[in-house]
Amino acid sequence: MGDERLRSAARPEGEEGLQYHLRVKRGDVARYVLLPGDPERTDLIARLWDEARLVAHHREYRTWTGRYKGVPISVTSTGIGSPSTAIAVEELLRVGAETFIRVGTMGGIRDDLRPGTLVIGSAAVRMEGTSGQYAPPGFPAAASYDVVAALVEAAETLGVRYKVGIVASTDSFYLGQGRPGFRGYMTPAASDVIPQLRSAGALGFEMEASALFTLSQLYGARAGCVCAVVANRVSGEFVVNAGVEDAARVASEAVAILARWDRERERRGKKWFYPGLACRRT
Ligand SMILES: O=P(O)(O)O[C@H]1O[C@H](CO)[C@@H](O)[C@H]1O
Ligand SMILES: O=c1cc[nH]c(=O)[nH]1
Repeated sequence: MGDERLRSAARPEGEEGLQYHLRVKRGDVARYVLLPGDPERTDLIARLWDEARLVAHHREYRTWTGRYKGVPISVTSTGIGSPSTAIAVEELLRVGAETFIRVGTMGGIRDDLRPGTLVIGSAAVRMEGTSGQYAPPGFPAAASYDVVAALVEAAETLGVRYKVGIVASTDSFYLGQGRPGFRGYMTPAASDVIPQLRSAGALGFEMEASALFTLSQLYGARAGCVCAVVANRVSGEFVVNAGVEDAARVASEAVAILARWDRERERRGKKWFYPGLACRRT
């Protein structure tokens, strides 16, 4: 994109609709897009597919597009946090993405969430500021039920340990998730956040799902997330990358399952997925 003059400040796109941050244009990405936070994880994910090509890499946004089990699929890293995730979702939607699955890591706050377990998010607590710049306070950051179902089916098919439930998306990794800051700096709110969310039954913390779910609901896109529990805030364990490859496999498999359901739904002229649609082969 170099130092070119863009069409307008309100809609910063380059030639052929090249998106300002992601540097992708129509034709570069598939309808189904996986969204890890870590750019390096896009390479791990792309290696699981039948074919993949690196499409773009600018700032924290690294994008591969390929095919998995015959289904066109893409992966774009979002970077850490909801602000950069919202930019990724906005720009991916503009170039034809329709379904998003976050492939993340998270910190569990329940005794039974050992490192390596996967969490499939059904909804997210909006503890970040980005979604508040899009929707009113009570608006639900809810995953799409068919994406959740496809992730559960994928986890069962792959025989991995998983739980389904609510994740809490924070703006800060330290204080926001009840960790002491530099020199042990703490606040009453930070001391209270883990007990409060444990009482509410949330499964743990990460930093992007609620922005992804809020924007997807607003824009009529579909979204889900599968996060590898790398830390347990009750036991104090932290196992770097525990379950990340499982999460990547489950998300890729879920796209193949969802694509199959989508084809069957379209064949029958149905707008909404229902379990029976996936069973009978009439
Ligand atoms: O591993 P990723 O996908 O980045 O997800 C988690 O890891 C980061 C914090 O370590 C945050 O982005 C959090 O959401
Ligand atoms: O504890 C954790 C681990 C990964 N990501 C988070 O946001 N928190």
